[in-house]
Order: sequence, then structure tokens, then C-alpha cells
Amino acid sequence: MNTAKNNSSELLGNAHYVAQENGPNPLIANSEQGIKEMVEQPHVDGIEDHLVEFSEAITTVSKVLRRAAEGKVSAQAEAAEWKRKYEVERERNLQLEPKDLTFTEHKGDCSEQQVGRDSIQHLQPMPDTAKTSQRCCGEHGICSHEVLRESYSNVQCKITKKASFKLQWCNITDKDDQHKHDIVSFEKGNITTAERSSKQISLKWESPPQNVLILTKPHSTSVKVLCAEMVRWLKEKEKLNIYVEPRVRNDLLTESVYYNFVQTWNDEQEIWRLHEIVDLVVTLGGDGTVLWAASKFKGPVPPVVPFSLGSLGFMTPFYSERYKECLKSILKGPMSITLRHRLQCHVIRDAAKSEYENEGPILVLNEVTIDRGISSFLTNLECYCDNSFVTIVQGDGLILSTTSGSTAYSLAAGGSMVHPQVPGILFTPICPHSLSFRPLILPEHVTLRIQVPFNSRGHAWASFDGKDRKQLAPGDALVCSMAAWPVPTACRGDSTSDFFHSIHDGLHWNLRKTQSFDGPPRES
Ligand SMILES: NC(=O)c1ccc[n+]([C@@H]2O[C@H](COP(=O)([O-])OP(=O)(O)OC[C@H]3O[C@@H](n4cnc5c(N)ncnc54)[C@H](O)[C@@H]3O)[C@@H](O)[C@H]2O)c1
Ligand SMILES: Nc1ncnc2c1ncn2[C@@H]1O[C@H](COP(=O)(O)OP(=O)(O)OP(=O)(O)O)[C@@H](O)[C@H]1O
Repeated sequence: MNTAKNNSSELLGNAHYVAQENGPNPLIANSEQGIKEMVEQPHVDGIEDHLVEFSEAITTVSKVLRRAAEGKVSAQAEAAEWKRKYEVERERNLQLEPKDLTFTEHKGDCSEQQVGRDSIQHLQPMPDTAKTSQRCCGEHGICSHEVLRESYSNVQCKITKKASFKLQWCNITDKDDQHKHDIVSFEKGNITTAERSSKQISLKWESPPQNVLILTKPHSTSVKVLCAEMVRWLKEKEKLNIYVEPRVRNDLLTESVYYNFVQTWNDEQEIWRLHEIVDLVVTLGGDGTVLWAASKFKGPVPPVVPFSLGSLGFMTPFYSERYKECLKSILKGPMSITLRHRLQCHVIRDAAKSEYENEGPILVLNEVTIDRGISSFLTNLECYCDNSFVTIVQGDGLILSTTSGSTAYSLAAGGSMVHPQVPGILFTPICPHSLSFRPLILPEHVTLRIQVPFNSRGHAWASFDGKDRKQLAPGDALVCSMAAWPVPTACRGDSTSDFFHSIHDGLHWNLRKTQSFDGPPRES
């Protein structure tokens, strides 16, 4: 009603204004009285309501238009900020990648002087960039010549030289034993593939391994018994230095003080430099123990020899009953290895003021999973590959898997099984609510970004090799690319025969009773 009155007085005001502007106008002067009367008359039913509705509608429209304009500006600013963060991340990943991903013989170019300098450094955690630049032989191979001072409490500052080894393609024919770096040759316009990256790789020791780290699955009596026996044998027969986790050392000492020679570390920070001490890692357990072992190495990983003491053992080809024969052969070399690629994942927080506030990288051997956690809402994940938009995942989540992980969670979600030596990243949705969402396999060189959109109904959760869950709020993202540090695992036969053995024995792949010979008459 008040609004209606205001509108009436506005009308009157306008009439006065018109009158003043155009000089005295008898018609208007007379009509002024008429208008007054009209206005004072009871209004026709509904007019005020319409005016109220109209003015409210106009206000709403203007608010919406203003919000849309503001939203567009902030979305543009946000997109620019994400692009910047993404570029910084990509740049960092590119810098972390070795210049040449082929691993060949060690050229011995880390001088004794350098070695001497390194040797007086204490075991301190290093930032990733420092670790990368420490790869003195990094251009063409794994540096296995690092020398360091052991600062463990139970070791009297002994200088240990890490055993060096050489990695080469198995069927090398060149006389000088030198691997050709050109994978594709474009000579004279003819395109030929000179070398393939996924050939069988062989590891040959150049100096005998001295330090062995044994990692064991916890809470298993058979593992404890085998570990104690193996430690004794490696010490007495092979004269090796043995490292175990603090928990395992305590277990061994509880059994007997004989195991006093076994070495361990005092705090988590010392684990950062394990790769500089350890020549060989032995795992006793299932696939989970191999994943555990890989997670201990944030940079280069020494060769891993996985013994099977679990139920499935996809990545554990060695039989624990025959450990002596097997370890003898491995310590002597050469051995076939599978270079298992890892993915490097960064969680990028929307709330982080700068890229330095984001959490450090996490390396996974199997996969990183982004799912809905305990939320009952559909996950809503925007996926980008390099500069291309890929899709929006609406379902239970998404798995970004290595080819080694292709037989784990990704397989359960409908992804392909891929030979572990094939370089690539599997993009496998989990229960997508769409009929046409097939899994993808992407090339190794891409960078993927999975973003929880701002309008997402819930949070998402990232987990790394099935562990270490991290919540992703709307606006947060996970950036993932191939890591520079693969996990070299020893093969019982070779990469391919071990892979087929695992899918046959572990997964009973395509197991079906053979059709009998007698049946319908054969076609002539
Ligand atoms: N639905 C699923 O299949 C599912 C669900 C969650 C996690 N996982 C897998 O479990 C892994 C963690 O393993 P864990 O041992 O710590 O947990 P776990 O004890 O729950 O065992 C998971 C199972 O996956 C098998 N496995 C692990 N890596 C494998 C691989 N590369 N190829 C074939 N099988 C493999 C293990 O042998 C084990 O039987 C995760 O990386 C993930 O791949 C699978
Ligand atoms: N040294 C370790 N310290 C702590 N946890 C470990 C260690 N080794 C393995 N684990 C964890 O113990 C769990 C079981 O290990 P693993 O998968 O090797 O044995 P398993 O379950 O008996 O094998 P399988 O799955 O083949 O039956 C995994 O979640 C793994 O992460």
C-alpha cells in the first residue's frame, strides 16, 4: 500500500514538473485537480499488487545481472590463477624429469673429490630440487657410486661405498656395449624405429653389493621366522650389512642378542637418504609390502627383490622356500629387471596463497584414486590432460594408474591389464553414471589435472596406493604426471614371462574348461 501511495505522489510530482517546464497550461492546471481526485479515489483492485510485483521483478533482474557480471569476472580471474598454478606445476615436473629416460652404463664421472665432499655431509632431509641436482651422473643413468658417511647410532661413522651396477638392454648387439639413444631415426626422411624403450632390461653389478635392506610384512609369524633365518644367512655366508626397520630390529633382538649387528634408522628423516646406502632391497610379504618398500624411496630406488608371502603376489615372483639359491644368483648377477614406472602426484589447495604452501609430491607405484569417500553424493571431477579438457567424471571416482597398477584397483574398475613395461597412464572411472564412459590409456608424457569444481556438492578424497587419504575441497586439484624415479624389481624369468605367470596363476585369467573333441560334426 505504501508503495502504491509513493507511486501516486510520484505521478503528481511529475505532473507539476511538466507544468513548470512548459509554462502555465490551463489544461494541465485543470487536470491537476482531476488527477488528485483520481489518485484519492479508491484504486482499482490489483493495480498496487501488480506494481509491487513489477518493481520486485525489476529489482531481482538487476540483482541477477549484477551477480552474473561479478561471477564472470571472478571465474575469469580464477581460471587465470589455475592456469598459472598448472603451468608452474608442469614446469616443475618437466624440470624433475631426467633429460634422457634411458638407463645405460655409468660413466664414472662423479669424481673422488665430489665423493669426498658428499661423504662429510650428515644425513639430512633434502628438498626435492636439491635431491634432483645431486644426481651427479643423472644425464644418462642411475648414479650408484655415491659414497656417504653413516651417522646411525650403532655404526661408528664408517664410510661405505655403494655398489655400482650397469643397466642395459638385454639383446644388445653393439660391440662397444653402448645403448643407442635415438628411439626414432629420421635419417634422409626415412622414419625408422632404432630402439624400443620397452625391451627387457638386464642389471649387471660392477662392484659387489654390500648393503641389503630387508622390509617385512608386519604381524606374520612365518615372515618373522623367514626374516631371522635370511638375516643370519646373508651375514654369515654372504658377509653383507643388513638394514631393517626399527620394529624388525627390536623383534630380532628380542629373539637373540646375536642380531646386534643388524642396523636400522632412528627417525623418519634418515629414511630420506636410504637410497644412498642400500644396494638391494628384499621384501618379504605380498604386493602391499612391495608398495610399502617403494613408498620409502622418494627419489631413486635400489633394485627390489620381492619374495612371495602373501595370497596373490602379482609383483612378488620369488618363492620364499628357495631364497638362498635365488639371492645367490641375484647377488652374482646379471638379473633381468622390470622398471616399474611411478606417478608423481601433487595436491594443490585452493586455499594455498602460493605454490610453495602446497604439500610435497607423493609417488605411487600402483595408482592414485580420487573418490567420494564417505560422502553419499556423486563425485564431480573435472579432468584436464595438458591443455585439453578431457571430461567430467560423475560417479564414484577416478583411478589414475600406472601400468603396474593396471592389475590392481584399475582392473577391478574395468580397466585393461597392461604389461608393466609399457609406458602409459591409465585413466579408469569408478562406477561412472554414464553408459559410454570407457577407460583410457594415455601416453607417459602427459600431465593430468583433476579438479573438484567449486559447485561440487561434496568433497572428494585422494588416496595413494590405497593409503594416506587426503580430503579435496571444492577448488582443490590433484596434478599427476609420470615420476622420474621408477622402481626396478628383479624378475624370476623376464618381465614378460613373469607378467604372464602372474595373470595366469594370480588372476586365473581366461581360465575355462577346454571343449571336448566329441560334439557337433565338423564343418568340411
Ligand atoms: N576393489 C579393489 O580391487 C581395490 C580396492 C581398494 C584397493 N585396491 C588395491 O589395493 C592396493 C593396496 O594394496 P595393499 O596390499 O596395501 O592392500 P590390501 O591388503 O587391501 O590388498 C589389496 C589386494 O590387491 C592386490 N594388489 C596390490 N597391488 C597389485 C598389483 N599391482 N597387481 C595385482 N594385484 C595387486 C594385493 O595382492 C591384494 O590382494 C591399492 O593400490 C589398490 O590397487 C583394490
Ligand atoms: N613393513 C611394513 N610396515 C608397515 N606396513 C606394511 C609393511 N609391509 C606391508 N605393510 C602393509 O601390510 C598390509 C599387508 O601387506 P601385504 O599385502 O604385503 O600382505 P598380504 O595382505 O598378506 O598379501 P596379499 O594381499 O597378497 O594377501 C599392506 O596394507 C601393506 O601396506
